[in-house]
Amino acid sequence: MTGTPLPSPPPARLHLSAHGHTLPLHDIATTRGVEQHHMALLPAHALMQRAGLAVARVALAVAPHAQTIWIACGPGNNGGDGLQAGAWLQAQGKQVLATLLQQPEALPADARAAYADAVAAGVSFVDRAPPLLAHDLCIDALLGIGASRAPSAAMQACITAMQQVPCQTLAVDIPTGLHAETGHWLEGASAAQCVHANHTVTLLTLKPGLFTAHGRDASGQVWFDGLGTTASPAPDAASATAWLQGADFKAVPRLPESPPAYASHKGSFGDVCIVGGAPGMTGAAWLAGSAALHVGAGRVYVGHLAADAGNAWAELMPRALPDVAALEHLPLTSATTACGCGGGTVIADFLPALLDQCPRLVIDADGLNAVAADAGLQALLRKRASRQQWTILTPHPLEAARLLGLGAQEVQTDRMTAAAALATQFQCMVVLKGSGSVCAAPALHTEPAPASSGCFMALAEQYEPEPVTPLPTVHYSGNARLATAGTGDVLAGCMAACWAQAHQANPGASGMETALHAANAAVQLHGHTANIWNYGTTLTASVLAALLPRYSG
Ligand SMILES: NC(=O)C1=CN([C@@H]2O[C@H](COP(=O)(O)OP(=O)(O)OC[C@H]3O[C@@H](n4cnc5c(N)ncnc54)[C@H](O)[C@@H]3O)[C@@H](O)[C@H]2O)[C@@H](O)CC1
Ligand SMILES: Nc1ncnc2c1ncn2[C@@H]1O[C@H](COP(=O)(O)OP(=O)(O)O)[C@@H](O)[C@H]1O
Ligand SMILES: [K+]
Repeated sequence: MTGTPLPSPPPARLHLSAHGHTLPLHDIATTRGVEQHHMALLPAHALMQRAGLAVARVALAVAPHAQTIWIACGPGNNGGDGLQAGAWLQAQGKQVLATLLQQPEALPADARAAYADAVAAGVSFVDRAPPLLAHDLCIDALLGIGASRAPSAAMQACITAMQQVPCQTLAVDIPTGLHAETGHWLEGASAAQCVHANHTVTLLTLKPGLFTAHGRDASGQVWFDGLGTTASPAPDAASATAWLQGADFKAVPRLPESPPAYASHKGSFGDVCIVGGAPGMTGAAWLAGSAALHVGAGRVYVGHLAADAGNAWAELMPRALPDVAALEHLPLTSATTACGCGGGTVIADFLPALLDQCPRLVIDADGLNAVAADAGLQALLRKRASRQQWTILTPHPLEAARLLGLGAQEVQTDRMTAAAALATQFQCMVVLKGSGSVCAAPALHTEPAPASSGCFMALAEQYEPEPVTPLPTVHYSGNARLATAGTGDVLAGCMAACWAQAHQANPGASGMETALHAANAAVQLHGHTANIWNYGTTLTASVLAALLPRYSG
């Protein structure tokens, strides 16, 4: 094979930072199904040959000047992908050195064939990482979706070596040590037992774990290769287990392609009320109000719980809330409300009225803590959906943990499950914040057919559709520039403003679907603003609020 040019045409590839659309994510079981289906359609070993080729192509793209390439190969088919890539790369004139953590005869059949290809191509086998230079490359083919436990000692030695090499690391399918579905470390493992790759080329499907929790840090730049599989079942929307909302916010929500109608007035863009800002935390309410203003809400009222809250923005309408009765000074029954930003413990007194009156309510921060601590508030919250009142909860992991009665670490261990559990428990939209924010919805009940006569009523009852739970969305936008105080308050205000405008534009739309749209749109606007911020300076929450683009959806 030495010197053989790589075959063309290339399989479909995707470099995710350049891609902004909503993409399907697939769990391990679905990925296995896709793999089995295509293996059955292709000649023996063909799928792994394609996988090896895909890895080799990305290796050549990201490290074109590498002379030595070290490939750490595990005992399964992930190792086989690495061996097959090694065969291709050796054929391109690279010096490929592989460490294989399995007796060749004990490898699975495809990987055994890949080993034979690697030997035939002239790949050398070594016990440990060779000396590497900065422009060389290291490939992590230790574990893929078959990872089932913390890495063994021999594997750990390779992982540690990969953490110390002076060159880039390319992970095959998923960085070893990361769980493909949750983005958390493998059970019983820690950051020290995970490869931190510069690039990951993921095969057949995009895995959710690459994009949330530790996934973004461990995976680096993600590349996708579908291995030329087009026949059904393609790794498509129908078999997706979650969505990845891409980084480019032109995808969702829509950019304001045309200016508002000339005859618009401030009532055309929805009213937002903020309720929060207890003593010592007044800034939180102003930040939420400022965000709502900048995202384009028509009128923004800030109900502040502190006696002397000042006024950060002339455009915001302050209303002092010395007691619950003062809520009558806010248009709660028509506006969209965000509550809890800097709410302190006093927000608990206001929540029964807010839960009762607000048709659209975002509950954030201390509002969530109050609900977590009070079974009565939880009961009121749960009732809202049945009364056609809609709620979005915006917990960070600790707030989510309090609501679920878990530890924050348990929430982070499986963020998608935690978000979905909260959505079901409280019949709310849930945005679990943090790296790779997760938006989860409860089951959506479609309207039953109108029942006119006895006969039709019987049919309608018989065929009433099953409630459908939308797939969770993992957000690709956003980064650690958001890890500063107050950015969560900004998100809450932004979300209320998106929701107010979405409702104003289409008041007849299903309440939960509008909530779902608003939650995703707000996370996208917020994350996008952080993505385009200059790394050199701190993105404060006030600046973030003022930079948020206008919503148009
Ligand atoms: N068969 C094929 O043709 C294809 C395979 N693919 C690759 O195959 C991978 C899945 O292969 P496998 O199912 O063999 O799984 P893996 O190769 O991910 O790992 C399974 C093997 O690792 C061992 N193992 C698991 N956890 C371990 C630990 N902590 N320490 C040491 N050993 C551990 C298991 O006992 C088993 O031998 C995918 O991630 C992908 O890279 C894909 O490229 C598609 C094509
Ligand atoms: N490392 C990160 N990557 C992506 N987003 C982040 C990161 N850190 C924080 N964020 C985002 O910033 C916001 C912080 O919210 P929160 O924790 O409630 O902060 P605060 O209470 O100070 O306002 C959330 O939207 C969260 O998703
Ligand atoms: K790997």
